[in-house]
Amino acid sequence: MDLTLTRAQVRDLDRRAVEDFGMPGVCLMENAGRGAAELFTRLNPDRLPAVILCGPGNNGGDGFVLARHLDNRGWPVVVWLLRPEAGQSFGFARAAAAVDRKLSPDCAVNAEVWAHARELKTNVATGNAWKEALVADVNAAGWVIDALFGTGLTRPVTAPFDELIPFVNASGKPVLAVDVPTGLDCDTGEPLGHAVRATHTATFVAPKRGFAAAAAWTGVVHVVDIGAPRALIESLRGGEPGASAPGFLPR
Ligand SMILES: NC(=O)C1=CN([C@@H]2O[C@H](COP(=O)(O)OP(=O)(O)OC[C@H]3O[C@@H](n4cnc5c(N)ncnc54)[C@H](O)[C@@H]3O)[C@@H](O)[C@H]2O)[C@H](O)CC1
Ligand SMILES: [K+]
Repeated sequence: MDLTLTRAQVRDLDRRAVEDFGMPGVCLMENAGRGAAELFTRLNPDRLPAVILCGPGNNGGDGFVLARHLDNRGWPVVVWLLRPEAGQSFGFARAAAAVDRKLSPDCAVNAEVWAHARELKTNVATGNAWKEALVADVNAAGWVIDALFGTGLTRPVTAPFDELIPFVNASGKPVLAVDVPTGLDCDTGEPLGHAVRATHTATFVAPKRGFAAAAAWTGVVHVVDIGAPRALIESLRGGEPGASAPGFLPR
């Protein structure tokens, strides 16, 4: 049977990649974002402009890597960092002024690289002016890339995502979801609250357990290899290292 992954297995894979195999999370993130960028260049050969919406966790970090690789290849991108209006802080600070302590460490690394290289638009500023700017960017775009939340989401999104997601869904733009459409419970395939309706989903390592029941949210699912050691992935499957593993190879 082809491999599918639960939220717990993804967490385990992340942890063991670092602790047991010595592979830093930021390397997995680089492969994830680069792989998703390669997919996107095939989905959008006409180079229509894309708005990339990045959240504060590692899903957002993938979005910043993706943005960098698209930009390097000449694809036009506009990048937004959206942070919760209240609540969670990851307690980690980076040097760039545009990036603050409310980001996961690996997201902060890649947000900082992007902020040094190109414009980073955010909702950090007070007031609602950013909303108008974001709406204009999405309306002018050919695609939206959803890197807001992935497998880490376990509760309904709060502001500003509860407003942003219905807007993206109503925009009529094709959407590429990074790993998981934001707002979808990756284990059950049910929306946790508001959820992005994607046209395509670039999912990492293997489809998530809930995807079988969630085609209306995921659109076409593409599996992207993130370079995690084969022995590690095989151990999630419960098989022997070296056995064939069609579920995680890139298509
Ligand atoms: N092994 C892999 O497959 C890899 C996956 N990568 C990517 O990492 C995400 C998972 O990242 P994580 O940091 O665990 O979680 P999320 O980014 O999905 O969510 C962040 C975190 O934030 C909470 N939260 C903050 N604000 C809100 C809010 N307003 N409403 C609701 N929730 C909020 C949320 O609950 C989460 O805890 C995975 O999907 C992949 O994209 C790695 O990049 C590579 C390895
Ligand atoms: K996402």
